[in-house]
Amino acid sequence: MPEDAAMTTLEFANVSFSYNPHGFMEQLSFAVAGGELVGLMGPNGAGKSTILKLAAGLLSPQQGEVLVGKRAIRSYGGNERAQLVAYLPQTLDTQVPFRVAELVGMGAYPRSGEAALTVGEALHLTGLGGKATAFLTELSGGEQRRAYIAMTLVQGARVLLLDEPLASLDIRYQFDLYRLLKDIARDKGVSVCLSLHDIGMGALLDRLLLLKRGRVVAEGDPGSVLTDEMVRDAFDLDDAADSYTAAHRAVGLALERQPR
Ligand SMILES: Nc1ncnc2c1ncn2[C@@H]1O[C@H](COP(=O)(O)OP(=O)(O)OP(=O)(O)O)[C@@H](O)[C@H]1O
Repeated sequence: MPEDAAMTTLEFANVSFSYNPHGFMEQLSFAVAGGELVGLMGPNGAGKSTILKLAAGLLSPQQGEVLVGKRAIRSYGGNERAQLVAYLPQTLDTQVPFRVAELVGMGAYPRSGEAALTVGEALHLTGLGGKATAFLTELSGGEQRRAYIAMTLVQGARVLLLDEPLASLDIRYQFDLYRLLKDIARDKGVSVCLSLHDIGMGALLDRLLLLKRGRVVAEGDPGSVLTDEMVRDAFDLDDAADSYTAAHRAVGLALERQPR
């Protein structure tokens, strides 16, 4: 674990947040330690992106505090915050007039010390080595997402917040990304918090928060969260969906057992 392990802890302390007077998120508390891969799951509109935006300091809680390294995320200056926290939004700007390597290199702007990854390494790890000089607009949707993931990795932040990073990636790159994030968490002690819909991938993570209408309805290791009953309840499904849930869970577990 690196010396600055404390800087990698993301903590929500009794966070309440609402977009309007009707209330949404009440007294949410959880933490992501350095080295951990924590997934946010739940139906559309459950609050996954909202949590990630609060964690990134893009939204401010009405009550409670979001802490990184034991300090309120809002108390850090812009550059300092960018060195601590990297955020990949769900919707990406894919119409920017940059070549892939230029975009990925922009991730390094806020960095002070040595990089977690160089641009070349990040391109290689995301399978974009051959696309470095292509324009972003010339890439497929999955490749564009991988380019943004590479940019996020180059930032070298202590906390990675990734909003549906697996969306539009084919199964090979989904699994590659999972292994890459796992390695970064383990080797560099980075905290990773990501939202996702894939039950198979969720089954691979260290811990899950299952959300529904702004509330955490289950939290813990994937085996205890992704039960037929929990999934049915969170997504308002009937038991006809159990075999679908079980099949996806099994895919995740089978992937985990694959030799590297
Ligand atoms: N800027 C906004 N203003 C008002 N309401 C918003 C805003 N952004 C999100 N919401 C509402 O907050 C709730 C949570 O949205 P959020 O984007 O966090 O959900 P999510 O779990 O990430 O969903 P999805 O799986 O569809 O990405 C939804 O009901 C949404 O309509």
